[in-house]
Amino acid sequence: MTDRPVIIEPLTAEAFAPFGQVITTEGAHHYPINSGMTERYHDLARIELGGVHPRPLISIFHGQPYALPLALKMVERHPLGSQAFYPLSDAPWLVIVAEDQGGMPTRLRAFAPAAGQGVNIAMNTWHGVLTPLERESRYLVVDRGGDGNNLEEHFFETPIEIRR
Ligand SMILES: NC(=O)N[C@@H](O)C(=O)O
Ligand code: NI
Repeated sequence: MTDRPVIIEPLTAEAFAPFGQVITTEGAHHYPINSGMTERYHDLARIELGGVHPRPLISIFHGQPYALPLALKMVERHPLGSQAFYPLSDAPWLVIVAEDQGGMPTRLRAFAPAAGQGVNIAMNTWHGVLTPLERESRYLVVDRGGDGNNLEEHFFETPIEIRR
């Protein structure tokens, strides 16, 4: 794990592809429904539900803001399912993820979603917890419920700086 600061980068589908999907209407397959009164942006991310008696959960996270530069103390992952976050406001936030090598987080990436972007973090992908910036904000979260432990945490020996 590096001790160099992690520089925040824009969120793009390509850059995020190793970690999951970007949830956005941009470039999405869409079609009119309800006699043309509604446009459906269809099937935007791959929800993964593993383990025993899995079921999808819909929750709302009301997050407190973090200051930058951020001293990241830990990352976590959900071995039994994906976890999607879609913002319910236009507050800035960060999506922090890490590559994995032999079950340990390695290279960290910090993404700044643009307005209208959410993420679906793929099953068993290391990530920082929800990280709003500047002000409290709410996010619709779709993740996995069911039997078994769906949370694995990794604490760094020394915090890792994340900054613009
Ligand atoms: N633990 C929990 O529900 N939230 C975290 O998984 C997170 O990614 O914020
Ligand atoms: Ni999580």
